[in-house]
Amino acid sequence: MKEGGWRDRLWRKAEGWVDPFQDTDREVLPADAWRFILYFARQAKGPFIALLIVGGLAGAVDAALYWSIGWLIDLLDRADPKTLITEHWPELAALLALLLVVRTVVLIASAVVEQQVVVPGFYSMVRWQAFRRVIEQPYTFYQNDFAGRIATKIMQGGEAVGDFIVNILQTMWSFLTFIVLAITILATVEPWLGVVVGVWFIGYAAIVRFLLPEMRRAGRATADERSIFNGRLVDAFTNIVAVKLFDSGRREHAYVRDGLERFLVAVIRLTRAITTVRASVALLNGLMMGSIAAICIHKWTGGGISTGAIAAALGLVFRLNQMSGWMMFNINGLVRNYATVQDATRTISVRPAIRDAANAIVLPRASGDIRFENVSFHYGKGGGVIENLNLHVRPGERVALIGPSGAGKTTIVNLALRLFDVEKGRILIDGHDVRAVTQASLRAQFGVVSQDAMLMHRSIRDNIGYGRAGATQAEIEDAAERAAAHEFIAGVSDPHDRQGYDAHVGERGVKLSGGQRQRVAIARMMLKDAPILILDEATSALDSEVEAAIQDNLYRMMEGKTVIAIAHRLSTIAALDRLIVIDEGRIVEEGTHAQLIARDGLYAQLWKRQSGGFLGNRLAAE
Ligand SMILES: Nc1ncnc2c1ncn2[C@@H]1O[C@H](COP(=O)(O)OP(=O)(O)OP(=O)(O)O)[C@@H](O)[C@H]1O
Repeated sequence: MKEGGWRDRLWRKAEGWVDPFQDTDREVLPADAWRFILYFARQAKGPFIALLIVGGLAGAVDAALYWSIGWLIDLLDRADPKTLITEHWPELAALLALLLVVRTVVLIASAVVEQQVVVPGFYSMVRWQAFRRVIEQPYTFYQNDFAGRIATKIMQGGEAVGDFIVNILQTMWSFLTFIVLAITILATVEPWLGVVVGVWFIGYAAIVRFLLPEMRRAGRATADERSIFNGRLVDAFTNIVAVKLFDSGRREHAYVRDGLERFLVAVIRLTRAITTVRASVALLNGLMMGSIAAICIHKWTGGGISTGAIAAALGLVFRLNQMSGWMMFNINGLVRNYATVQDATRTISVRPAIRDAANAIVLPRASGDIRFENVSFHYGKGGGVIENLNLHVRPGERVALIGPSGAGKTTIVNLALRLFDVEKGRILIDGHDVRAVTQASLRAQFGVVSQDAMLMHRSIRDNIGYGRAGATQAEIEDAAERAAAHEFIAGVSDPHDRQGYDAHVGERGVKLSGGQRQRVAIARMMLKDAPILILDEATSALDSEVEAAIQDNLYRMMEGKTVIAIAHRLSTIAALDRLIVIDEGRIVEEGTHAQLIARDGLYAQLWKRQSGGFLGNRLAAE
């Protein structure tokens, strides 16, 4: 198709009806599923009103077609073939127009609104608005959930809202219109026919009311078991090395088999429920069609009904029979979509526990003064982790946090970054409470290399460039060189034959070695050039030679900056201005390396236990 041609313009017109990237300034999306659906429906009123009109028309056209079959048969029965056209051409032309024009236009309009407007634009609009809220959620939100599950909620949520509305406005609405018209037409032909369809409708509603819920419940149980089973498969495949190394007895088979057996029980319950519903609908429809046929024939023998009316009546009920089968699954789909939306809102429509204060200021580039005042934090538990911590790191000071595993070192820096909010006390950066400044401007002050290198499954260039928006290739390469990464990057390639800086690093950087990951993370931090540096085991995976190569650049980079370094390998931090020894969330010792050695406390013990690297030996000798 020619770009810019009339057909292309028509497609674009429909596809542009809903802007996928429109948004409102509502901070938290509605938590109630109905309100959530209505909230989005209101943002696309035009297409949904069109769908409502088209849906009603579709049902009416359907009923009119069956009615016209009856009319046509009666006409042909009565008319003289020689004069049929001349005498009845207006009615015949109208029938032709109904078949050719009205029906076609209605069906095309319905397809266009559903496929060209709702599926691309509307689904995406819901997903986009959901994503923009969810990404604002604090770190804890992500720690308490699975990344894949959150992503699924956003994907499914968008689809379920769209499908729910389309289902009601188009399918259900046209079905209802058809039934009402069918009952009206049949009742005018013969009241008993209307009564039979009326009774059938009550029976159908009873199946929906009494048998469908079990199908729903069984469907939900199946979905739960399916995701448990799926989770077991994913767990095994994600940890394939552990499985290969430890599972010589094929315990994994038993674990997966158990999941599959539970899934099977749920599936059988669901399929029984489905078969029961199908059987009931089949029986009900059989009774209805049989009764209609019997009444028609009975009336015909008495001369009370024309052949055409019988054809119309049978046509209508056969169509009803056909519709009602899949309508049952449609109703089920409707309930399922509603439940999916409900489920998605539990993830999407949550007020973030950490938000910018209404009057939050934008922190300008900090001098790097960090002050913890009586800070306590226990990850929401009764006690432990950080207890009444007081700590002042001056601008340009380079401090190290040292202490046993689990002492709370990472927690301390995460609190300064406001990844968590303190439970008591406060943390000040350049005199500003971290809760009084915007999160973005707060975190802009920090260059962080954390224990987990946090690489994304993108190119190495993108990963380093993540440090500063708009960084040039030369700046990226310079940062990589300073992080002693440039050389190894040149040799990296990925399965799609992308080389060097273009190579993708695998999920969370799995295709790089631990030390390579760290160097990319250090390059990213160097590029960011923030006034406060956090180095949490930043060089723990590097061999001494590479570490020494980077160390000089790191020290150069630290000049004029505030640094908080965490390392178990004491040789890497012994030369810093102040060493702070943390144990059970409290400061137990602080001072320079020499002071702490002289003090002969916890630090001196730790130091003695470690052989000491080149830096440590040099310092110890001083
Ligand atoms: N998200 C969390 N929820 C609950 N408890 C946590 C969480 N993260 C850490 N903890 C607990 O807080 C304590 C301090 O952890 P933290 O990671 O700060 O220690 P650390 O001194 O950095 O340890 P390491 O040297 O091993 O990295 C530990 O007991 C840990 O189990």
